[in-house]
Amino acid sequence: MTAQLLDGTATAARIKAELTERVAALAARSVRPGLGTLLVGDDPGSRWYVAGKHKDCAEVGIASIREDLPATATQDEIEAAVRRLNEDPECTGFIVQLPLPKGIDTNRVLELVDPEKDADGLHPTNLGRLVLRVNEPVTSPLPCTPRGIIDLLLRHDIDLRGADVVIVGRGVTVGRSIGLLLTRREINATVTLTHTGTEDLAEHTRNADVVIAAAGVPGIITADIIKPGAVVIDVGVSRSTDPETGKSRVVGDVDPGVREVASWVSPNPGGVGPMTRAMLLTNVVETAERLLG
Ligand SMILES: Nc1nc2c(c(=O)[nH]1)N[C@@H](CN(C=O)c1ccc(C(=O)N[C@@H](CCC(=O)O)C(=O)O)cc1)CN2
Repeated sequence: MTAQLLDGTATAARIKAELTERVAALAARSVRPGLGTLLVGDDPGSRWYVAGKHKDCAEVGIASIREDLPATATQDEIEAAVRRLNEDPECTGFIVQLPLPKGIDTNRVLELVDPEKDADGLHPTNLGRLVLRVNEPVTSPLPCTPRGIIDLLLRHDIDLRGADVVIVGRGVTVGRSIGLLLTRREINATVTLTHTGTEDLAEHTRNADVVIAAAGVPGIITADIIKPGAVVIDVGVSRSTDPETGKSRVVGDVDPGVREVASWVSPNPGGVGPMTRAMLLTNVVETAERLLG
């Protein structure tokens, strides 16, 4: 068996086309969504991600607001920038690019974000709403990577109802938060969250219909621990140098051999990353739509 690919780049392009129409409909009612970014420091990766977010905004017609601070910015200066974005009427949603420099209390910064403007969907209030509202529709921003993974699966007609899903990695942006979405009543998956304290990872993954790998350990998911026909999502982002070109490249958690046993695999790059970006835009557009009631 050779797995089919869950093409995040093509799916994200379709979502952006849909969002362009929604942004035009908002413009007709005199509302323009605006994404704010707060970038602290000069890490090349973070600069590149933020530049990508603004490029995406320009593509769909969302306004861009930037707060760029030097790596020497203090906790107070960063918190003041969050307050400016909270108060800026042009900014309908914003993100704080992570990670923040060492010595900064990240949780204190994130908790200052107005939950109604939380474009990443990771504010404690918004995660709390997901915990509390299992049966009712959730109208607050959802975490982008989990939402992107589920959208990628549903848009490829992969039925998650009743599926046994094993998540590898307990980080907040993916591992801990995706279970909150997968166990909602309209999806009804059964979720197992594994982590570095799990004694026998293979025992869990071998029985899973869907494996979501977000451990950040290159190649941790190998073909011998995957059930034939399973769906495998690769969220891991590690970097290595390509021996041929000498350039830095992304290496995922999923070993290439998995494609010989799985039914569907998300490539990495080109799978979950572009979907995360598309869901950020979706959160910003939805927040602006909510402003209209
Ligand atoms: N506030 C946030 N900070 C960070 C997040 C986040 O969601 N919110 N996630 C990551 C970085 N990130 C977005 O900020 C991000 C990472 C990767 C991609 C992506 O599309 N990657 C490409 C590959 C790119 C490459 O080759 O280097 C892909 O998967 O195809 C998008 C967004 C940490 N910080």
